[in-house]
Amino acid sequence: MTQRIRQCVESLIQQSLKPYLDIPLVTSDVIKHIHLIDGHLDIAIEFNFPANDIKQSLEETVKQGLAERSDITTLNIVVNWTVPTFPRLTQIPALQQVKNIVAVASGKGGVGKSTTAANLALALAQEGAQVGVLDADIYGPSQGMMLGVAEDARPETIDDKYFKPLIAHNIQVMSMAFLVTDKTPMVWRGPMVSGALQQLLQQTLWQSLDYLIIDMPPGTGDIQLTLAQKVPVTAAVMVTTPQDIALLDVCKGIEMFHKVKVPVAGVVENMAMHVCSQCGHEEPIFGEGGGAQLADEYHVPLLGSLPLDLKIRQQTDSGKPTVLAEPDGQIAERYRVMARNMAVQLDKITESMSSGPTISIADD
Ligand SMILES: Nc1ncnc2c1ncn2[C@@H]1O[C@H](COP(=O)(O)OP(=O)(O)OP(=O)(O)O)[C@@H](O)[C@H]1O
Repeated sequence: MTQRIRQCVESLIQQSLKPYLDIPLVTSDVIKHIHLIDGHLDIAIEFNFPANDIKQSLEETVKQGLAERSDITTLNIVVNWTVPTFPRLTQIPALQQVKNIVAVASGKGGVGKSTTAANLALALAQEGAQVGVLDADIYGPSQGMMLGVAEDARPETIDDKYFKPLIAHNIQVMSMAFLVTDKTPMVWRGPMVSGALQQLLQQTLWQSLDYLIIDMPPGTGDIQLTLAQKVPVTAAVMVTTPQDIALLDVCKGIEMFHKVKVPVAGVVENMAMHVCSQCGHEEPIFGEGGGAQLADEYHVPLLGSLPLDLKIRQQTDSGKPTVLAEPDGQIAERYRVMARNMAVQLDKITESMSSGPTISIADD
């Protein structure tokens, strides 16, 4: 009997997850226990990604789905989530207060990497995770501005050695831009960049982070390679626009991360479709399907596809990214689905890393 109820709960979970997630989950893995004793059904479900939104709707869906069953008189369902520290292939020591580091990178500049990183961080935080952002884009640090940090805000120093990250919209933020002023411009050279960023990463007092999102400098040169080699990154997310040239550059990015044993969690296609603010007409002005094709070629999922929309620019550039400015809108939902896809994918890629090759011997 419990077996039949279990199957029913599994399909209710599938049904409930559909609007929230594109990447399929093995539902049997998330059911921690399911017991039916004397008509009382006890169910415990646990996700390994932040799932506050899912939690509420899933509890409702399961309760409604089982309401008609005569063999269940009372039902207790608990849906929880905890983000674990996912394994890495590299031997770089982990940061004590940071469970997982996700590098948001792009093959070339101006594709919307920082916008994606800011909305990704906010979407994860909205789902309940503890999130930090490190702006490593030293050539055009924009996270402070995008996350609405006051221009003159400076991190507090502790013992002349550590920085307390600034807090913006419930996110811990650190950027080289907080430490220099317009009057002290810096001429960055490769070794300086990676040295300074490593220091910034290690000397910031991050507090119990589930995810630290690093907004990487654009491109795939020596600086990016050194960063990827020296920072304990769990996975990378590649942001691209659908033009051929941007896609070509993103291939180089994926290959770079492969070279330094950092798995790529997926690709985000930005400015995929232009939606006319006057008539709503949709036009793929930078081409169509490029992100999906690329994801297919490199066997990485397409985590999300965002439109080219004036509102995204206006909201993000004024310090209140779309996920915050219009949380109930379609675009914010796209960002949240992208964030959940990424979070689920961290488990999938690290699982496939640890499984290794298997040998099977067939019977004749
Ligand atoms: N989907 C979008 N629709 C409209 N405008 C966007 C979109 N994504 C990003 N933008 C805007 O495009 C500009 C560049 O975006 P962003 O700074 O995120 O790009 P980037 O790839 O990080 O650039 P850089 O190479 O300078 O680091 C910003 O003004 C941003 O608001």
